[in-house]
Amino acid sequence: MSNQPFQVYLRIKPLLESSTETLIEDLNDNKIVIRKDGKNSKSFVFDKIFSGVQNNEDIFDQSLRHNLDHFVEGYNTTILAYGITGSGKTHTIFGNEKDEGLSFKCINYLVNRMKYMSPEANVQMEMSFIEVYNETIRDLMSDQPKPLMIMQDNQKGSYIQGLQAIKINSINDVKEGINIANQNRSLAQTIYNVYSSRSHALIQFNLSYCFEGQTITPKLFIVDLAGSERVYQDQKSKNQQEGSNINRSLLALSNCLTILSDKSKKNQHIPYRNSKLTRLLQDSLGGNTRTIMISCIQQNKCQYDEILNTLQYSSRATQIKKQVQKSLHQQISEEKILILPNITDSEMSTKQLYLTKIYNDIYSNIEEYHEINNSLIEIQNNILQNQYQIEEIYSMSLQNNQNSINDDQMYHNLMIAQKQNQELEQQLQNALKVNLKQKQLQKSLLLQITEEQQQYIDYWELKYEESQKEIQQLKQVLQSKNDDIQSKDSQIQQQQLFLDQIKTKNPSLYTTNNDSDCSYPSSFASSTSTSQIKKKSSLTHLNTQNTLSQQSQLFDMIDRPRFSNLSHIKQILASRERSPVNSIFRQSPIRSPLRKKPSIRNITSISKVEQSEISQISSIKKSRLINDPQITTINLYGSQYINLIDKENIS
Ligand SMILES: Nc1ncnc2c1ncn2[C@@H]1O[C@H](COP(=O)(O)OP(=O)(O)OP(=O)(O)O)[C@@H](O)[C@H]1O
Repeated sequence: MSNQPFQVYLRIKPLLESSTETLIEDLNDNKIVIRKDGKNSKSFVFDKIFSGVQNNEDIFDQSLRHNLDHFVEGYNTTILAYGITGSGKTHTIFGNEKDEGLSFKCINYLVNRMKYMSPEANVQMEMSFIEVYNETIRDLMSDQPKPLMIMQDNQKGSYIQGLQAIKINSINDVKEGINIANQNRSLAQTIYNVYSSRSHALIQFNLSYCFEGQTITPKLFIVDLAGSERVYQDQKSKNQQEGSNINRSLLALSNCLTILSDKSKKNQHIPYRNSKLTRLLQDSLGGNTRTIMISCIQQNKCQYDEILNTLQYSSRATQIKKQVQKSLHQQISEEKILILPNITDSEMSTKQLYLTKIYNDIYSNIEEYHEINNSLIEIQNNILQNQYQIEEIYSMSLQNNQNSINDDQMYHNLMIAQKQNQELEQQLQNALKVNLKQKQLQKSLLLQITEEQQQYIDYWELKYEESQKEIQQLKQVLQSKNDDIQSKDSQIQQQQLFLDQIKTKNPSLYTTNNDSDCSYPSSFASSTSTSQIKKKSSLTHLNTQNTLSQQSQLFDMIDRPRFSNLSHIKQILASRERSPVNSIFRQSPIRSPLRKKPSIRNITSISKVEQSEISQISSIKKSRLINDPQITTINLYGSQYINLIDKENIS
């Protein structure tokens, strides 16, 4: 027992003549193998296969009963009988005196279920019966079967305008309704020369009840389809396929089934609107409906090709996958409410969905518009035909002027034809009104979409402006940084120049010409902080007896970024060998330039040469240097080293 939303069952008609040969090679509960002489065996799998021995009761029990329980819970349900002429579709749906058909069994079951529902549920069930023939929908419950149109409504969804429905309280109401429909069907057949194998019969049951504050409104369609062999015939002859309306519906149905069942065509448009039948069954095939397809086949070898076609189509339908939800009355209105908040990135996907929905709405409206136009042409043709009929009757009545009985009959026919003409004209007027409404709706939808797109454009324009501003600001920052770099470069050049000048004037103050530290005065060498550099350089300059203005100028220059950037100095000197002196005195890892010239910086030379220099330092500096210098010496590798440590900077 399958519980899938799309179930396909196979019913095999028993061989009624014992002389005929069966094409079934193998058969079990859900697999059938058929074979024709000279051809390979072909096997097909279905949800369940009913062989010739099982009757309608068995089929109802095993394929429909559980689905009807779902229907009562609120799921739209459609039962389709599919197959070639004479395969047993009508027998399955309507049955006979000995074997009651599935439609009666379903209603019987539902009516019994209704009895057990509480009065508060306010259960109501209605039944309609329509026929689709040659792309015309006729209401078989009406005394005067006339063409009807499918309309679209925001609240109701798609519906058949002017379709009559009878209330059902008992199974007798159903039997009576179906009798009326069958009588009207046979009347229509005589008038329009329809054969059952070329028309589709659809019974629609609308159930409605209240449950937990919600109105549940599921629909049940029971469909006896026209003989499917027409499809294959039409497919064989392309001219016929395009031009003929004999069974455009079935061709459209098989096209829809093909797309729905093909995973690779998942996003492809499904042409439900290509026929009245597929439009009516749109929800049953791909939409929010549980669908039970009962494919009927004969088993005569002589019908191999047609049976094979039915099996292929039906087994393809087993591939249809869909999800269904309960049919609540509020669902339609909820779907319509789509608010447009301000656009943000995270909401883009919602926007895309909304746009897709609008496009789909427009698409379906355009299709509907064409459909209404086709209906208009159809009605106009009917009016014309009636006009001819009236003229014909009138000319005949003139010819048979003498015959009063004929006259009366002719007059009567004339009146009927005129009345029909008037009704058709009325329908034409209505259709024109609907057409106009559709046009207006399309226009408003197009305006809506333009508005939506404008919002997107505005949003991105705003974003663009903001980005432009940001770029501008960044450019300005970049420019100022470049200017800064340029000014610092020029300062460095000036410093370099100035230091070169000093170096040229006082070469003795610099440790060595080969050392890359030559640009620094010797007393800088073991200092790492800017202030140390500053102070020691001042000492050096005092030693060279420069003027005070020159000293201050030098202070200014040395205080410039090149020297203030400690990491820059470290970077230049990092690769150098770590001075043992510095290691010991825990100073910066700068190799002391003194090492290169131990003779200049040994303790003896300090006492002799530098002592006199120190004596020339201004009184403040002097006191600081004399009273509070820390002069430390160390003997390493046979040389005396001196290191001047300024306490202020060490702390
Ligand atoms: N399972 C069955 N057991 C016995 N008789 C059957 C069975 N199926 C069909 N028949 C008989 O076969 C004949 C043709 O069946 P039916 O009218 O149901 O075919 P159909 O597919 O509806 O054809 P059409 O498309 O012309 O309406 C009928 O006389 C019917 O009683």
